[in-house]
Amino acid sequence: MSAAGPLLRVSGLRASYGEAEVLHGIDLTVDRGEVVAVVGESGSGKSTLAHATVGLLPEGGHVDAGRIEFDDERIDSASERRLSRLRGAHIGVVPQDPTSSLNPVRRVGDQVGEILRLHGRADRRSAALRAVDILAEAGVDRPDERAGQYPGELSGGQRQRVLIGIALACSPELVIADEPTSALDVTVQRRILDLLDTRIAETGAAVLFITHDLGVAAERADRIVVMSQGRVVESGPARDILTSPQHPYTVGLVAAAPHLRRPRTRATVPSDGDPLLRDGPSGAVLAARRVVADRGRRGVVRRPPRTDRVDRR
Ligand SMILES: Nc1ncnc2c1ncn2[C@@H]1O[C@H](COP(=O)(O)OP(=O)(O)OP(=O)(O)O)[C@@H](O)[C@H]1O
Repeated sequence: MSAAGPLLRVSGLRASYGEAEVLHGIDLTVDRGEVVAVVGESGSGKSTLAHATVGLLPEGGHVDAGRIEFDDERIDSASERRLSRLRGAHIGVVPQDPTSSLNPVRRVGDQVGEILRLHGRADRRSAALRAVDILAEAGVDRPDERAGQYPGELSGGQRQRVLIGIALACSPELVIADEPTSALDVTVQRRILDLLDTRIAETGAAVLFITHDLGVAAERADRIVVMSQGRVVESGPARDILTSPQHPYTVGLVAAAPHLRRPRTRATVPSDGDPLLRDGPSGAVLAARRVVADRGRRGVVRRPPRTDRVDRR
């Protein structure tokens, strides 16, 4: 795989369900190591964008025009075989609903191990052992025991941890997370988002993060893409979107979240911290991000600068 250009480039994407067009020409990029949040109201087309990007539109959904390139490979015209190789190995998908996304009649450990075997990362015996490690990395409690259980024996939060483990099992370059906590209790949501942040920082993966919550986007993303009615109306660094929104729709979104308008400052600020991020993820998450940034400086994991200002419309 090559290293030129953005990791993901979506250009002029149009998609429909039946006759009804719901994406009217989307342009979007995600750089290597970058966290991009797509924000917008319900029905604006965020999930359709996420699903279309990886060839997972539900029945009746189809891409009508545009290009999708992943790591300089055109994937909108790729075969299903090629797409399923990419998904899992190079693009990890964290779905919205942890209940319907796991097979209820297969043990959790087998489902985690399967992805490793499917992508040639482990044989049957080592897959079982590695599955327990993956569950532990995803913060699943008592991972040894959980591996032998069925999804129905786990709480929603634990199931979502399993799915994050599966999405990241093969160290994908890109993770697509479609409202990964929307089906969970609010008390669990933050812990799951922190876990996702930490694992992503540890692996250096880029993320396309779908959320209707501007607060979540502000805390977690380097860049925010604002969608309304099937169009991108504005995009740019998270800080710029919050402090100087340009499009009336974004102005409305920011106004509806007044606590985001004036980032607080704290005495105990990490020297390279971003005030919006400082008030968001836990210290552990920020520490993990800094480790990745340091590794990047040493050339182990590259993380792009977070100061770009693009596509403001
Ligand atoms: N399977 C489907 N069949 C037909 N129409 C659909 C289907 N899924 C979504 N739509 C329609 O496509 C439009 C965009 O929906 P989409 O789910 O992509 O938006 P969204 O921004 O992700 O919303 P939400 O936050 O509620 O999930 C909506 O008008 C929706 O009703």
